[in-house]
Amino acid sequence: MPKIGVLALQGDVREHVHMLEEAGAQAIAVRRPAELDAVEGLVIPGGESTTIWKLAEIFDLLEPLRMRIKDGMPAYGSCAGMIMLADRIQDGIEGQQTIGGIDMVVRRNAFGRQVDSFESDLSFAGADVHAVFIRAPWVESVGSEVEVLATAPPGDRIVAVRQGPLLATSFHPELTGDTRVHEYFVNMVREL
Ligand SMILES: NC(=O)CC[C@H](N)C(=O)O
Repeated sequence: MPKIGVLALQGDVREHVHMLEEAGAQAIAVRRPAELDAVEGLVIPGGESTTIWKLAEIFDLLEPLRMRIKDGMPAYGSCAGMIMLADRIQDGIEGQQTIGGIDMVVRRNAFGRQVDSFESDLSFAGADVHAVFIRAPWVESVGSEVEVLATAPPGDRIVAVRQGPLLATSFHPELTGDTRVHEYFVNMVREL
């Protein structure tokens, strides 16, 4: 059973732990570098990317996270987690840093304010899924190594991408009871 961490600094950690277990993984909350060392893959949950970034610095996790990603650890970022995996961001707060890894530009809060949160049916890597967006980012542009896995209205915005062992979605599959996105990620970890 693959051992997969959920970065547990802030955000909907418990929901991801539950979905990973449903998808056939052993799930572990990661708050310290030693816990990060012990996992084969990592989920970065939704929440608030500015807070996750600041807490990652305070907990001395930002550099270890960058090193693991550079070494090829599979990671899946949802919403704020997508922002954390982006090499470049737009509409971040001053000085906001990411872990990086995916060659893309992600625009924070792109779909609008909290009241503009919405749900949409879309196709994710060939599967029909119901996607929940909460103050979600979208992907403005991707590099040539990045595969687009899903787009959403308005305007067919890019909302799911994969670059090698890294996966990111603007939406929150952990809130739907549909485990297929987590299964997709668990399979990515198994393949490595
Ligand atoms: N649901 C979410 O993760 C929202 C992301 C949040 N708007 C951010 O910038 O981090």
